Amino acid sequence: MGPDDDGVAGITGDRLPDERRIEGDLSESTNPGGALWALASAGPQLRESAALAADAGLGVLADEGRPRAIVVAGVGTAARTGDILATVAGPRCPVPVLGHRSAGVPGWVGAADVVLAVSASGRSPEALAAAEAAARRGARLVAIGAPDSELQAVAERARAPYVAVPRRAPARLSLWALTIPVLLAARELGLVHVNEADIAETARRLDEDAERCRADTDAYVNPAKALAMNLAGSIPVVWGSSPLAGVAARRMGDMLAANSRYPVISGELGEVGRGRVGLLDGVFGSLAEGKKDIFADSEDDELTRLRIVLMRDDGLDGDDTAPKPDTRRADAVADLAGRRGIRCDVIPAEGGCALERLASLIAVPDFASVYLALAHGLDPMRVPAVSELKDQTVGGD
Ligand SMILES: O=P(O)(O)OC[C@H]1O[C@@H](O)[C@@H](O)[C@@H](O)[C@@H]1O
Repeated sequence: MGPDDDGVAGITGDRLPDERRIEGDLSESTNPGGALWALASAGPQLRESAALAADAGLGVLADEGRPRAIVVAGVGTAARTGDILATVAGPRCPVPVLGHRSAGVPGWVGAADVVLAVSASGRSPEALAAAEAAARRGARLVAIGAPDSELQAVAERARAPYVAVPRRAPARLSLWALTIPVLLAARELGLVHVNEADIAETARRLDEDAERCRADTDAYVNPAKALAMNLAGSIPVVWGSSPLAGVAARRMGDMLAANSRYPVISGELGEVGRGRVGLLDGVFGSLAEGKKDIFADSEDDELTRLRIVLMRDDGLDGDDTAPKPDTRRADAVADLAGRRGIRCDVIPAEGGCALERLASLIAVPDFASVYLALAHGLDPMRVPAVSELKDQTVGGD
């Protein structure tokens, strides 16, 4: 059951998933340790990053008071930190929080604004150009990325605070290390309520989830292995029932695409409920499921089917800072899927603050994306298409 080593463009792996590859001793799998180890360090990453941010002099941000807007500039995982900031700041945030995913900054950015330039490697052209543009326009700047990088040099030239986040793994496995400085910069500006207890509880939850998702536990007790095998061979459709759950859903899409190489549809239920829910009635939905009966021939078994993952956030009891999520929509979608024979995994948000609730939706799917890669004999740490694209555009990682 070794991975097919006759792959195209140096890619190895099997089209069909094999659960045995993620059972018990993983030593036969492709590079099992790296990605699982990086994910298991999410809690320590978060604590370390909070300590680094505390020493980075972010306090200067507060000197000039509340900004007109806050722009989070970066791409890929770095850009997700902006989505996280927007959802943790919530709908009552007094200033706009904008993610900016292309080079430079929007034309209106000026001295009244704050720019957070984020890049795990400290060398993405988008984040570098954003930091340079912010400094040129006199905006307050904070940069977050690898130590001794080009981004650090830009920040130093601009005399802007720099949070040097150690680079021990690919960007997508460093989400928490990149996110915490973004949140703490926004806290200095009075835009988010994230206190030390919230950070400690979130880190503790990430530790506990890492323990539940350990490589040496079997699928019946390991929620990530179980989720990976539920998704195996399907087209995952990941829908979040609130803005916060929508961020987690899109993160799951990132991880399934890069680690497991699965096409994913992801988004927030309030939006997708208006049109994309039609997928349930389509070729990969009820039309595929309708074929499934006891007399089904092997051709029907081969049909690719949707698999719904519902990230369910019913909101925090007693929280009057955000509208209560519409739980009826989540119930209705689960019911619609059930009536069409489309299987659905539900992941509930847990925890007492937005950050912890987000972590509770992200941790297990992150691990599942790695187990799904391993079940196909794919190396989740090595994504040739990503590195080749970088080679052909920015000259390497
Ligand atoms: O965070 P930096 O290093 O700027 O990378 C930004 C993004 O680049 C892409 O090419 C991928 O590698 C992503 O996983 C990554 O998040």
